Amino acid sequence: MYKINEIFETIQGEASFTGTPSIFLRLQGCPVGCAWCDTKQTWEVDNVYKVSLDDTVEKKADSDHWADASAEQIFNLFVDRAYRAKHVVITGGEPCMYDLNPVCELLHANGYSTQIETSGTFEILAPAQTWVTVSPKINMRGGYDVLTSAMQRADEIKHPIAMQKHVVELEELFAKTGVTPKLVYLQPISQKVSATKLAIETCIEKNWRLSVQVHKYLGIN
Ligand SMILES: C[S@@+](CC[C@H](N)C(=O)[O-])C[C@H]1O[C@@H](n2cnc3c(N)ncnc32)[C@H](O)[C@@H]1O
Ligand SMILES: Nc1nc2[nH]cc(C(=O)O)c2c(=O)[nH]1
Ligand code: SF4
Ligand SMILES: [Mg+2]
Repeated sequence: MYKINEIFETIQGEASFTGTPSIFLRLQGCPVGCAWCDTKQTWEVDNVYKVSLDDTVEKKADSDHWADASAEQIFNLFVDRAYRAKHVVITGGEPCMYDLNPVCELLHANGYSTQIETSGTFEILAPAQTWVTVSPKINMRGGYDVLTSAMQRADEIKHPIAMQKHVVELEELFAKTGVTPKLVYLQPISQKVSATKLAIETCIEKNWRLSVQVHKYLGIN
């Protein structure tokens, strides 16, 4: 069973798949504790907030309510709701706290592509075709071994930054793991003007890419 915080259809607002019609599957639970996290409502799994699956899809506002669902229930919900997007983004919370093989395999068998958004602090349990976006949480919870294998598995790296030290940290991580990622995105933290300026300048200098959270500029989910 997966613990679901919300399910909604929108466009992917971050990194390579920006602009792609997507179904978002947001899973409940994350022990990492990033100070600037924009989904703090997903951190705790409190049984008091357990609701039915229908009550947790397409929320009007962020909340820490969640529902249990199997891979089959998730897929059936996509069909029942007549979602048209064929790309599924599994985020959270930290989705890699769960074995994502069953849900991804079922979705692939039914013509969907899948993508995971992960902090790299848990082992990635997902099929080879799944696109993996690693947003490495450096010096946070999770072992260094796990982070290294996540970096190796990553199809893209997406790093939230606000200060020069965040850039230094990322380059140190590349050196330590010996991984030179194919695609590196810098994502300004919380749309701050100074963070955006730093990200633009650094991307030009290093030939990396900029990921602004398009959905936030548009005021959509
Ligand atoms: C909310 S996290 C959920 C998935 C996973 N726990 C992770 O950290 O990758 C999704 C993405 O949003 C990024 N993010 C979270 N809060 C942010 C903020 N305030 N500004 C910019 N990016 C943020 C994360 O680094 C990650 O790339
Ligand atoms: N539109 C949209 N794109 C996103 N890309 C990553 C998101 C996330 O919260 O993980 C996100 C999100 O919440 N909405
Ligand atoms: S790892 Fe992801 S969900 Fe967890 S606190 Fe950090 S940004 Fe938020
Ligand atoms: Mg988000």
